[in-house]
Amino acid sequence: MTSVASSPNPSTDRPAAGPLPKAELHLHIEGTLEPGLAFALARRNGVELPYATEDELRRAYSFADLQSFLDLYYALMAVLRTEDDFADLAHAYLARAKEQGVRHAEIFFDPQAHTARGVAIGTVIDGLARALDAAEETYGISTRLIMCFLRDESAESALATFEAARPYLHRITAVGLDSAEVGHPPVKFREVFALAKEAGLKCVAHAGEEGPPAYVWEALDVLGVDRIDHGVRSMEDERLVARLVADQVPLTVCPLSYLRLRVVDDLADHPLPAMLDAGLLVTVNSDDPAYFGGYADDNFTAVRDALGLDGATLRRLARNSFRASFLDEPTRERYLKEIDAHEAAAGQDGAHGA
Ligand code: HPA
Ligand SMILES: [Zn+2]
Repeated sequence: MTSVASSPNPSTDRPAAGPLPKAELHLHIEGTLEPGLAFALARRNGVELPYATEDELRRAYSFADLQSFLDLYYALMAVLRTEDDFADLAHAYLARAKEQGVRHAEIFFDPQAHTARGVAIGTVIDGLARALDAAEETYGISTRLIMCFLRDESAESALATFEAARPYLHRITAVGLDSAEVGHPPVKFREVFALAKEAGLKCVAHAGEEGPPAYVWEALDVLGVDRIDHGVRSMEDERLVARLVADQVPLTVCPLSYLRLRVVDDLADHPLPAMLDAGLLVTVNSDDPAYFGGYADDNFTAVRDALGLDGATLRRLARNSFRASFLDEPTRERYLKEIDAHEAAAGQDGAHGA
């Protein structure tokens, strides 16, 4: 991928602009485990995978719904055992993210999915932090960590996880809520989110992915979240849309995830344009890119092609990503200026990607 002003664009004789600078705000680090790395880590750790080859594993990436994806997502985590494994996983993601124009990444991890297998929470956080500490210098990407609680586990388990993470809270910017949504409303986690707030952390939650708009209301009013992850089903509730617009609550939408989890059969049916028209602060993200067929810029390209979004709309989505981030104001402004520079370098509406 070219960088700004690095090589001429034959169609315009202007410098090629490369992918739009963007922030990735909805990215599960465990969902970046590519088959090649899964097999390499399995060999390194003596873990037997129930697939003979990378191709055979890739063929298993055909999902009917969220649960069928989660089953494979948790099973493959068996290869993640040591601090080095978590560092290698994060390095692999950051290298790909750089190629996709990601300038800032707020990264989810699922500690309970590892502690349940006997991997200490410190192993997970120290491994990830080692890669993230090098991210700015090695990849030019600023990062934050978001610790998610698995909502299909108990409230007590979330509380125990938060207490186990206390020595590492200086590494963590926010807490989140993920995994199987339906039947596990946000209110179940009222207590642990209150503790996180007391400790000065930001709060986000998956809501309105498969669950109803009522879960989005609860995430806002009971948990007091700063962002909603997915939130697409909010569109079923006019009053909720009005609230999200009035408060400019960011929604981290993941188009390829929606397609691969069969919420829509065709990306052309994705409600992203209606969400933008409604005035929602929408961002585009990759969720679990190794499983859903694309990283950050792949998602931008997919919605551009399927929904006919023009360059101005893509830049609006990229600007939203920085506005919705937990960055400090000067850094946010610096990144927003990079989008202005990208627009000037692209020099034409619709120029996007390499
Ligand atoms: O898309 C998701 N939804 C809920 N939980 C998850 N955990 C990883 N990815 C997801
Ligand atoms: Zn997610």
